[in-house]
This record gives sequence, C-alpha cells and structure tokens, in this order.
Amino acid sequence: MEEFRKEVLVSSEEIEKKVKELGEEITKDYQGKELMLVGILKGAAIFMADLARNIKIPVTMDFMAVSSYGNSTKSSGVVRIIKDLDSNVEGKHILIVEDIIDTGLTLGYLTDNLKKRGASSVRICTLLDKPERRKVNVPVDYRGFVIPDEFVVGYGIDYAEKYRNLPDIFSIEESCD
Ligand SMILES: O=P(O)(O)OC[C@H]1O[C@H](OP(=O)(O)OP(=O)(O)O)[C@H](O)[C@@H]1O
Ligand code: HPA
Ligand SMILES: [Mg+2]
Repeated sequence: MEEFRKEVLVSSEEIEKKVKELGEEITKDYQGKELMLVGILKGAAIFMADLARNIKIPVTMDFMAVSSYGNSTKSSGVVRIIKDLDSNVEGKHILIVEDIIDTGLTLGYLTDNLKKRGASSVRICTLLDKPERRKVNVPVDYRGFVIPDEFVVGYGIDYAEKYRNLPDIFSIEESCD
C-alpha cells in the first residue's frame, strides 16, 4: 500500500463482534421465514461468508455482481449487472448483503430491481454506511458501522481490485510525497 497513507478505521476484532450481533438480530427477525441472502460481489463476499455463519436459521444464498466504480474511487453513476442471480426470488424474503453504501446508487437500483421480480420483502444489510455521500435515499435495515467520508479498503473492499484480503478496514489517502 505504498502509494497511500493508510489508517485502521475498523479492526478485525470490531468487525467480528459486529457481525455476530447482526447475525443474532437477523436470526430473531426471520424466525419461521424463508430467507434468501443475496450477496453483492465482489465487495460483500467476505462479509457474506462471515454473516451467513452467524445466522442460525436455514438460509439460501445467491450472488449478484453489479459494478459502478470500475477502477476508480468515484462512482460512474451507471449501474451495470455483470452477474445475475441463479434463482427466482418470487415469494422469497430477500436480504441484500453489502459491504458498503456510499452514494446509494448501487442499492437503489438493486432494491427496485428485486422488488419488481416479485420478492415478498427486500431488506438491506450493510457492514459500512457512509451517509455523507448519499445521492439516492435507501432504507438500511441492518447496519454495521457508520463511517466518515473517506475511501476505504479491506475485508472484501477494494481499490482497483487490490486490498480485499486485508482483515481490517483501512481508510486510504493518496500521499503527498
Ligand atoms: O453506494 P454506491 O456509491 O453505489 O457504492 C457502493 C458499491 O460500490 C462498491 O462496489 P463496486 O462497484 O466497486 O464493485 P466491487 O464490489 O466488485 O468492488 C461496493 O461494494 C458497493 O457495491
Ligand atoms: O470507500 C469505498 N471504497 C471502495 N469501494 C467503494 N465503493 C463505494 N465506496 C467505496
Ligand atoms: Mg469496488
């Protein structure tokens, strides 16, 4: 990460504790319901894997890939489906699992899209929420951490496809030297 100044924003220990709490809350709320977790690739892959193991009711899991950032730190504003779900969501309770909500463009598009397919309910679980940057208002049902307006990497989240494997979440800033 030599091209950046970096700082731990959320440690792996804090993440682990929060993911457990979110899992407990989701377990309680979806008792007796058929829950389908929809992870948004690639950023949410690591969060999805940890969260799913902290949910103690049977769930199904599917994934979508939607990209608006490409290799940039700025959203292009155009949401593109790269990989669609394998399964039908009609009549299912969907919980979208995201790593981060920034402008809200990705999730605004996705919630509309899944509701139109006839899901019984569509809720959102995000590990990180950066509310200062919101352009589209999306209702967040389960939220891990509210973070300041800083570009972050780690625990699945990338900059130009790098740093997803870092166990902690870092904020990064281009260094001046
Ligand atoms: O609220 P927004 O401004 O739309 O930003 C949030 C989205 O951007 C990132 O995905 P990205 O498009 O970078 O794909 P990736 O998950 O493969 O990194 C992130 O994982 C969210 O899906
Ligand atoms: O802060 C961020 N980091 C990486 N990807 C992102 N996509 C939206 N916001 C971010
Ligand atoms: Mg990305």
